[in-house]
Amino acid sequence: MTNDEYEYEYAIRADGLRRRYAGARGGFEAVRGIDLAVEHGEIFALLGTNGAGKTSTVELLEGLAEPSGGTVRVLGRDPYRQRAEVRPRIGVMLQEGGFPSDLTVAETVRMWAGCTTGARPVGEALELTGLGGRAAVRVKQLSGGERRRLDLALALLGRPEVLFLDEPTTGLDAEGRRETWRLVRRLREGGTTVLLTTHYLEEAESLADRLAIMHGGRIVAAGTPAEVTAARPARIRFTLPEGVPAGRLPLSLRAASEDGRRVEIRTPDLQQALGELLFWARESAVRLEGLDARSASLEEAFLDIARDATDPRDQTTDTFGTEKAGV
Ligand SMILES: Nc1ncnc2c1ncn2[C@@H]1O[C@H](COP(=O)(O)OP(=O)(O)OP(=O)(O)O)[C@@H](O)[C@H]1O
Repeated sequence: MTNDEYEYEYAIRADGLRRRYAGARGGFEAVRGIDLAVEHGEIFALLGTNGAGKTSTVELLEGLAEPSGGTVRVLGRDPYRQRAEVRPRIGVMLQEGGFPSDLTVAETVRMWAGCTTGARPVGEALELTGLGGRAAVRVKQLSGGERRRLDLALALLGRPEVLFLDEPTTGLDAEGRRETWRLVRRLREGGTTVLLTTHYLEEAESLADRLAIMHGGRIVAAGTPAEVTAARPARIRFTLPEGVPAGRLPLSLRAASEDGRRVEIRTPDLQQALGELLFWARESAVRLEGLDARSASLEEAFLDIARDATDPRDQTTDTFGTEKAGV
């Protein structure tokens, strides 16, 4: 098996990827050694705190910028150096698509179709993105959400094998967001690989087969949504009756935090801890008010990461990236 064949096993593959922006004192390294392997036909979400380096990474994967270190392969090719081969096979939806706003929606799509090999019919692209009824409207008159959908229509015009979506649902209302999710799932069913960045954890949880959370230019957690949350402790909350101090709880359940009578227990084994708690409560004839037990959500996992996070600009910008993010 040659290197290219090996890398073509994955739709997208990055190894030790780095991106440094030029500037004073050696510039700023926004991407600090990222490894990614996205399978064909998978929806992969890149999450992160603001300034984590998502867009900087996606631009490298799209071939819009040259890495300062490491390698990228998209469909087995280098998207920067072999751009002519890769570009016709990928679709790119940037955070802000810039196109002439005096044209109508249909004219805009037609213009792009003219520069795209094997483009979908204009009507099909508009129907797919729910813009069928807006074909004759000038782009400048579209709402922010409709512009996002137009960006998406342009990105999928060439029936891409790999689709890059940078915050595809920012500015959409709840229904618009769900429509976009349905469309992305349909594209996956048709075999398209989708890599998206998002600020909406619900979006990643509901859409992504796998995801990676970035912070400070590194991937600090990765896996299926279930795997990423499984590594986080579950939480039990309740209020003890007056006159029952938290110190009376069994040793294994001593509260992680306690605020008067309100108690929060964090545990890696929710079933066991909850069983012990309920057994103790029955034996001690204690009523647990407002009892609430839940597994960690992706949102909690993310917030934990953000909480532990320090400002990446405060960290050393060493090229070797030896410092560890706090996760
Ligand atoms: N052209 C540039 N020159 C210098 N620094 C840059 C440049 N573009 C981005 N950065 C810095 O690189 C870091 C990562 O930015 P990037 O836009 O990739 O993050 P992001 O995760 O996409 O953020 P957001 O969620 O806010 O869009 C930030 O600290 C940003 O200020």
